[in-house]
Amino acid sequence: MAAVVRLVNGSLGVRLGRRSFVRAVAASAGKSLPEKVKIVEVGPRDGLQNEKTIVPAEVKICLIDMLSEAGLPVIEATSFVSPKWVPQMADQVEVMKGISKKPGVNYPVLTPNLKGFQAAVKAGATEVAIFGAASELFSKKNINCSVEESLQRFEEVAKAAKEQGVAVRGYVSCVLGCPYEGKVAPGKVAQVAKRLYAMGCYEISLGDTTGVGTPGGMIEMLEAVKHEVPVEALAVHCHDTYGQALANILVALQMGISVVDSSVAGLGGCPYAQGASGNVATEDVVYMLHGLGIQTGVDLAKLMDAGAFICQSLNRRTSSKVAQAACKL
Ligand SMILES: CC(C)(COP(=O)([O-])OP(=O)([O-])OC[C@H]1O[C@@H](n2cnc3c(N)ncnc32)[C@H](O)[C@@H]1OP(=O)([O-])[O-])[C@@H](O)C(=O)NCCC(=O)NCCSC(=O)C[C@@](C)(O)CC(=O)[O-]
Repeated sequence: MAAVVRLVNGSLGVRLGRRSFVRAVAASAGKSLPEKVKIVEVGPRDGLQNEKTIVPAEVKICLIDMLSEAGLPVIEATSFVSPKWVPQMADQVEVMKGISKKPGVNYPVLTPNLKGFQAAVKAGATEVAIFGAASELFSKKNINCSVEESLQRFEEVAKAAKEQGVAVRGYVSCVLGCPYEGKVAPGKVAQVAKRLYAMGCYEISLGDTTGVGTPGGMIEMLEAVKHEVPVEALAVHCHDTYGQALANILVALQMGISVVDSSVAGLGGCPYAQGASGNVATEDVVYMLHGLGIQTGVDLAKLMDAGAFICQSLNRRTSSKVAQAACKL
């Protein structure tokens, strides 16, 4: 039903529906928002890699299947990293073989080197993620090599992936700060992102690994990265340690980003970033996006069931504010 409405700049507009109305008002204030956002669910990997007790493979498989049923288009399933470094991901082959792959859903996995890539492909992966950092010390702690050495390893993975028709996503960690080095220069983030894009990553996810970033820092960093990589190929990956994640995501959307990583129930953290809390909760991101009239394809009720399932399995409270509020209603 169309209706004439007054926009915040005083002009009149035609309302075609609530979704377009909300986005039109935002645009009239100079803050355009995307019509659709792709959510990359990282809970089964980023979330569970940091658990103290080993989560059984069947629980991970059930979680991933519930997430695909909830409409998530991309679910990062596991990592092909050293089991000595991250024991929680040692069941990666069992997980990959156990999930019911839903047509149209991507199930990327983390691969730090060729060894991980080959094992991932053998287990049926059709998309991998290589993960670099904008901080030397974090790179050393996380993958035991310098940033430059990591990029050389990633070149090998990207080349093999191209030959075998496997899609590659890239990560840059510590884009808004490092637990070991503190402030990270936006220019350094832009240079690492540029290298990952040049080697063939179709998308670069910019990780605020410890959740220290603020919207001001996000704007400054994205301005620098957008000069080197097209905004359509960028994603944001926000942890919520300082409660800034939704605000950071909102400014990123206003700057043209339309891919957001998040973790069901706000699970997670990086084992090599002490003190960092989980990713922003997928439930909270979906609630905010739907409130802005932005489509995600995600069924919030089913997503909350998946969150309740994993929290019950881990015997912990959800970190999602939306799920907490819904339980009280
Ligand atoms: C990268 C390595 C392997 C280097 O580790 P290394 O010790 O330097 O590797 P190496 O080449 O010397 O090999 C040592 C051993 O590991 C084995 N190995 C070597 N490669 C593999 C592999 N792919 N899979 C399985 N095993 C492997 C290799 O075979 C050997 O076995 P051994 O002879 O001792 O029995 C190690 O540092 C590692 O596995 N690190 C894992 C780091 C990790 O998973 N971190 C968490 C994910 S990153 C993250 O959470 C951030 C992100 C992405 O979410 C974004 C954000 O929030 O910022």
